[in-house]
Amino acid sequence: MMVQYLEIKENHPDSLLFYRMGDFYELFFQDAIDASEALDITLTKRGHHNGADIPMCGVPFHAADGYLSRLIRKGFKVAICEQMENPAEAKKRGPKSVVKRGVVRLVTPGTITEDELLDARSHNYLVALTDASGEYGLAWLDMSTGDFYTQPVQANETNLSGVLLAALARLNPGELLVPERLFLREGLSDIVNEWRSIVSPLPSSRFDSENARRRLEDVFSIKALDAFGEFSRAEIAAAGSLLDYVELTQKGKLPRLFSPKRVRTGAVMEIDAATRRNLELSQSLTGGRKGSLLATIDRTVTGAGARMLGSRLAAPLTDPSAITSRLDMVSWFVQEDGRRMDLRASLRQCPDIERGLSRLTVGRGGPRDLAGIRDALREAGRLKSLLSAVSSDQLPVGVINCIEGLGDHSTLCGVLQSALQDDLPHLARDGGFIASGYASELDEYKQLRDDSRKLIAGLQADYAQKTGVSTLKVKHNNVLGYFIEVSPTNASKVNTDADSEFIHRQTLASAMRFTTVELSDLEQKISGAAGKALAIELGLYEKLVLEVLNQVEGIAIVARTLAELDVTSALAELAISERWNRPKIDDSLSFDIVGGRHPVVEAALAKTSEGPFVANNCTLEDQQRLWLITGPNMAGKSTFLRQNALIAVLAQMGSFVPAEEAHIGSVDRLFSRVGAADDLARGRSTFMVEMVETAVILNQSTERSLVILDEIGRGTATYDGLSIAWACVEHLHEANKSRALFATHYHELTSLTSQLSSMSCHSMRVKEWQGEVVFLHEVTSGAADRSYGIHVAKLAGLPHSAITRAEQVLETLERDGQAGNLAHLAEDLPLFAHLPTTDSTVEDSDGGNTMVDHRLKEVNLDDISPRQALDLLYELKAIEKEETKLKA
Ligand SMILES: Nc1ncnc2c1ncn2[C@@H]1O[C@H](COP(=O)(O)OP(=O)(O)OP(=O)(O)O)[C@@H](O)[C@H]1O
Repeated sequence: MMVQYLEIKENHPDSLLFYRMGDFYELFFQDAIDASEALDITLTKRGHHNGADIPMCGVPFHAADGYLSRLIRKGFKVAICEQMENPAEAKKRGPKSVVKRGVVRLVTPGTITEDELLDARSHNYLVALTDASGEYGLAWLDMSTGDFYTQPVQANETNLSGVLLAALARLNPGELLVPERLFLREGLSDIVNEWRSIVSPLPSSRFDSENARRRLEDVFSIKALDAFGEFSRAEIAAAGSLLDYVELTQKGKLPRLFSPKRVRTGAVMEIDAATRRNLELSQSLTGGRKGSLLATIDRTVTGAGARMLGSRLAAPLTDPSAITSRLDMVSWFVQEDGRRMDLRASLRQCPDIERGLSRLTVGRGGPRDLAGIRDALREAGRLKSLLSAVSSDQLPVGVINCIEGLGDHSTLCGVLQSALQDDLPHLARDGGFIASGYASELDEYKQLRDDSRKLIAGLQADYAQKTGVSTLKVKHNNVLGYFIEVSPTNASKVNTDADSEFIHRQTLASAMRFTTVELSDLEQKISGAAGKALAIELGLYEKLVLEVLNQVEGIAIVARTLAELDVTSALAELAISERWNRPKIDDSLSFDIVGGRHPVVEAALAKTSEGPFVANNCTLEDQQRLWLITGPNMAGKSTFLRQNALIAVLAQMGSFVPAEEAHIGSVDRLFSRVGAADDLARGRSTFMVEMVETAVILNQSTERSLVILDEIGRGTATYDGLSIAWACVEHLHEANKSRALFATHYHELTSLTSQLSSMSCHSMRVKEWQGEVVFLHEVTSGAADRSYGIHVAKLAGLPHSAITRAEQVLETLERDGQAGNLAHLAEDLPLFAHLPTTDSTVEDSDGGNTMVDHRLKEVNLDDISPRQALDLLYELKAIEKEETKLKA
């Protein structure tokens, strides 16, 4: 057996080999060590190899999915090796023959189809990247849904890595295939590093574009690939490598795939990886979906709808007519309250058939997948009547297309409806899924089986009476089949003389077991009938699957149409519940937002008592293409910047937007430089990350782009930062000419308005009231006079002494001007000069001048709540600690 194992393992060196032995998958050698660690299961040993123990661990076959999903999530690939015959067949070849085994499938992160291993609400893309004739190309497919796309990569030496990283960030691959030769290419090291955990390097021969072309033509049964549009050699090579890899992992079985569609360069709004991350489009900065824009806007009711919404948000369109057509659909559903509600109620009944269909095509489906298709086709029929009831001249084109996409599958639906029972097993091999009345022969066998079971149940009473043992039971197990059981004390009452019908079978400490000829006859009848019934059921199952697969293209289009109806009606639902409005998108260079809001911050505020979100306008055109925004910390600058970027993304994905009005000239690329984080993994400091991101913007943004820049230059010395920020504003204004929002604390920049004709200054309003600063979160024209940074520091809980000191330093700086006197500042204001001397601080003899006393004197105990009193106590304790430190 070990010889067989080692032979198979040699062909799958990169995968853990799940070697089937009876009811277990067993792993040996290093595989066992790795898997036991990853799964936290016991590592044991079995036999010897070259004089050493062989490490071993195992997982039960029926629970393998759970273990598989954990291994895949941890980045392993698994080769599933099954027994290809039963032990009896092997024995026929000789007593020592080993059962034939073979790998039936490779489970890799990008090629899984099981619901248990996949996230229902997001796509799992297998992506290939390669080059040919000096150009790069990408292709990707979702094996579980059949989506298949390619994209040319238009980049030069300098921006290649950025362009590829942006595309990959959009796709968020489950697995990335690259030829070995690219793996080592210098310009691509960023990509390899970023996606290392999911990259599968493959021999370069698997990316041959001519072979790939033939494979594609073959698989899609077309004479020439041109039938699907124009593709570059690199795209063809990438697409072909995907087919090749899927066949390799599925051992020759290819799932149903849509024909490859090309995503034209410029067809989608380009959003680089940093911007995507910073704007928290699909993931929050902490990593999860919660708190992201996607989670906030998702009102879909099906998995397929959620996946389509995610894809649309990741890739907003640029073509105004395509966007308008999506918006027309949303508008229609906004108006049609009743139909929208009916539609969504119906969609809620629709199972995820995209994935079920894919499982059926690769032979991993089951009766529940057939039932899923039955239910979805039934709902599709209902939806079709619902939508067709409206005269077509009142319907937007998108909805008319959907009606067509829903097709007519009533015959197949009827067949599945009459064939399948209500309560279904997971696997066909368990039987029991064909409804009574569907196949008369099957019904007869089932009747026979059930009658015999009833007879057996009757026998128990019979035998109890004959033996006088009222506790006698007829039971069943897999080893003995049916048997009669009595307790040892009653055993003597069961007559086993030669002429008696009872035959002894087994003696246990707790029971004696017997059988009778009658009982074995009945058992044989039952198992014979059950076996025949199962064979018939399996035959019918195959037929039903074939019927489904004969219409696979049409059903796949139904699935996609249902997803589209879900996304569109969900966006309409969102627009109504959140009071969003339809944006106007065209080819102009406008960016005019009236009453814009940040959807995620607004949703978060709604859950607190911190008052409503304050809406703000933003007009980036003509004399004010670039807005310079100053204002205090915490006043809402970052929120304002982000909300405008999000409104552009939402509008171009075809959604209504959180604004009263929005007119946007289609944005080709969205750039942002917000937030700050070290990228220590790549050896970049915070400031370096900031500069790399800024460089991308100044090098690549155009007048069609939208740029948001938050506090450029804050990560370095004041004057360096100011100079960089200054130069960036000028460059954006003069060279890039992009529509831009630039938030800064360098109030000096406001003086640029006199030079830059298309720049205008704006600030966040605050009100000072009884010595406190109130943030109004309102954007108003004109520059801010102060930053109120110290006020925010106080809110954040900096010690009193530090706050007082900061106020003194600020006053001096403001009074004397920053430039000349910095060097003298330390001398003029010695460290902690404002504090009382050590002696008087702690041991004031006239009893009452310590800081604790000062603070206590300020407080009127009758004015504060118990909670405030507790806070005060903590504060006093902290002051006291600080004083003790000073004294020391
Ligand atoms: N328009 C608004 N309406 C209501 N609350 C808002 C609004 N904008 C921002 N806020 C609240 O103010 C907080 C601070 O906002 P934000 O981070 O945008 O300020 P900022 O000016 O960028 O601050 P800093 O300069 O310190 O980075 C937000 O977390 C939010 O709770």
